[in-house]
Amino acid sequence: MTTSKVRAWPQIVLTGFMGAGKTTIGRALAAQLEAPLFDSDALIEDASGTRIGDLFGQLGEPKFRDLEHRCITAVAGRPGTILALGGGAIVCEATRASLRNCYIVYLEISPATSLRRIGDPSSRPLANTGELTQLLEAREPIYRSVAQLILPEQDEPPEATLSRLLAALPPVYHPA
Ligand SMILES: Nc1ncnc2c1ncn2[C@@H]1O[C@H](COP(=O)(O)OP(=O)(O)OP(=O)(O)O)[C@@H](O)[C@H]1O
Ligand SMILES: O=C(O)C1=C[C@@H](O)[C@@H](O)[C@H](O)C1
Ligand SMILES: [Mg+2]
Repeated sequence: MTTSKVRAWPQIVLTGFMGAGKTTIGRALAAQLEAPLFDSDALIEDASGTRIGDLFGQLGEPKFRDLEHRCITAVAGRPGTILALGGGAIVCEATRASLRNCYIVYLEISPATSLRRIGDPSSRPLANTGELTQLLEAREPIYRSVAQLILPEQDEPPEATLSRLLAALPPVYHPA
């Protein structure tokens, strides 16, 4: 007889600034927990048929946030899954409300590391403004206020960050 895995744990949501590693760590975590991954930027690109870098400019931020909210709400709260957010998704109050039953992890990152990791800023429109530090300072209290778990930045490869995250997750996320 085969037994199917019961996926009762609350959805893990990764939030944090651009380049914090939400997508990278989300993929690795999904592989480790053998769980489906949603990435809100990818969902938006699929829904619109347009790259984020172009879409942001075409729509402007308010309309982009509306679309982002709809894409996130469609998958928010699904037990046993992982959701990597876009860096600014959490600034939208309605999006925060959609995530109220999730386990939210804030991946911290400094402005300097963010800039270094982003590399080509054309894919992240807001990285072009030259006001990265102010933007991060403005968002920091929001990231912090929604998070059940805050993972401080360390100079390490993604595999090491994944290990720290796995060790810090509550027992419900640990395989029996
Ligand atoms: N410890 C680490 N954790 C995560 N990513 C790391 C780490 N060290 C280096 N990186 C690199 O930093 C980059 C993180 O980019 P990633 O797209 O995952 O960020 P993001 O948080 O999803 O950004 P965005 O908000 O734009 O979606 C990747 O190129 C990854 O290889
Ligand atoms: O920090 C932000 O506001 C953004 C981050 C990216 O993930 C994308 O969602 C988009 O470039 C906006
Ligand atoms: Mg990402």
